[in-house]
Parts: sequence; C-alpha cells; structure tokens
Amino acid sequence: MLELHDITAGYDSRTPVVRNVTLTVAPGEAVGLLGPSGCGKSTLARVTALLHRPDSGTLLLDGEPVRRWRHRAPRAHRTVLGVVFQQPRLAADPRLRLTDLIAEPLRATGRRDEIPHSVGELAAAVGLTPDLLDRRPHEVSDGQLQRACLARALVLRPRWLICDEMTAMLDASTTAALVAAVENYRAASGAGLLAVGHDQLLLDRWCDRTLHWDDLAVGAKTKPDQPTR
Ligand SMILES: Nc1ncnc2c1ncn2[C@@H]1O[C@H](COP(=O)(O)OP(=O)(O)OP(=O)(O)O)[C@@H](O)[C@H]1O
Repeated sequence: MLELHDITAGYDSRTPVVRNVTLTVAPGEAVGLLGPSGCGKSTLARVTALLHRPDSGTLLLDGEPVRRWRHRAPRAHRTVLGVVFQQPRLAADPRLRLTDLIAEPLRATGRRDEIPHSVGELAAAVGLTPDLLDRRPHEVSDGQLQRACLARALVLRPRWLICDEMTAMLDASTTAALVAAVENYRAASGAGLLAVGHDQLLLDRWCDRTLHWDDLAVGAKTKPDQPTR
C-alpha cells in the first residue's frame, strides 16, 4: 500500500500549498488525481516521490514509514518508486545518450550487468528504435525523450509509479503509446500508479478511480480519498 496521511507541504511553512491531504493507492491499483493548475498536485507528487519533505503528515510505503527525503532517502525506498514528470527536458541530463539515460538508475545502484538486457527490452516496450538510443536529448523530440524518461522510471521495476502530468505536452498518439506502456508494465508487475493530471477524460479512462483535489484538501477531511465514480 502507498499511503499518504494528513500531508501538509509547501515552500513556506506559514502558507503550505498542500494541506492535510490523505490518499491511498493499493497494490496494482491506478489512482488518478485531478486538480486545477497551481493547486499543489506536483508538490504532492514530489512528496510521494521522496523529492520534497512534507512539513507534517505520514507517508507509508508498504507499511513502512518514510522518515527521510531527497538525497537522505534510503535506497530501499527510492528504488520502489518510479517517477515521470511533465517536462522531459528538465528531467533528463542533456549530456547523456538515451541509452545511458535509461540505464542511469541501474548504474547508480550497481546493477551494470543488467544494462544491456533491460535497456533493450524497455526501449522496445516504450517504442524507441535502436537508432534513437544513440542520440542525445537535443537530437530527439519531446515525445521520444519522454519515452526514454518512462523507460528510466521502469528500469528498476518499481512497485509504485508516479506520473505527474506525464502526457500533458504530448500528442494523442504518443499519449496513447505511453499510457499503454505503463499499463503493460503494471499488468506484468502488479505495480500501483498515482497519475496526476488535469485531463479528466484521460484519467477516467486510464485509472480505476479518479480523485479531485478539492475533495482531498483541508475542509474535506471528513471524506478523504473519495472516488468520483
Ligand atoms: N519551488 C517552489 N518554490 C516556491 N513556490 C513553489 C515552488 N514550486 C511550486 N510553487 C508554488 O506552489 C503552488 C503549487 O504548485 P504545484 O506545482 O504543486 O501545482 P500544480 O497543481 O502541480 O500545478 P500545475 O498543474 O500547473 O503543474 C503554486 O502556487 C506554485 O507557484
């Protein structure tokens, strides 16, 4: 279970952007989180991805409380989470060829021997042809780079995936391909998904249930984690 309990977070503790949010994702479940621009969805996604320490509240990963975030987060926690952001150009080292970008987490965790097999398999799964793997980010399209970022997020076979507006800047066919790649991975692995976005149609089609930000935030604590359908 991925559990967020009463999370408050932001950039100034006097005016938090996330207030008392509670939500859970069960193993294998896909949960969508909808909300207007600037409401705090990405901040909550970053808390969940261990990239932003909350001011208060509890994050439990498979029952284990998270006590450290960012570079202090233990490897055992970091490796069970895969994250894809909205803007691949901000999330990718421009110096790396796509093959090295995808392999980055394997290198960082001392699993170099898995690189040839895993990178080839994942490149095919996300629809990247071998010629693209030799290119650097400035030599590929946003959609191709996002495919590589998704492959990187999956390379350690995470139990939990966080997709923060993963397809917001992509066309319909690339969106469909990336969602299909996530769903194929989830079907094979049983991973749970938190998909953050503002496209209700997409989230309703993609996810088992979709939560509205306004139902999670302060004042809605009497009915936390209520689905829209
Ligand atoms: N690094 C930061 N420092 C200070 N304020 C920030 C920072 N990042 C975000 N904010 C502010 O926090 C609020 C929530 O931002 P956040 O990115 O979480 O919203 P969002 O719901 O994901 O928006 P969008 O859908 O537009 O991406 C906004 O008012 C934003 O200006």
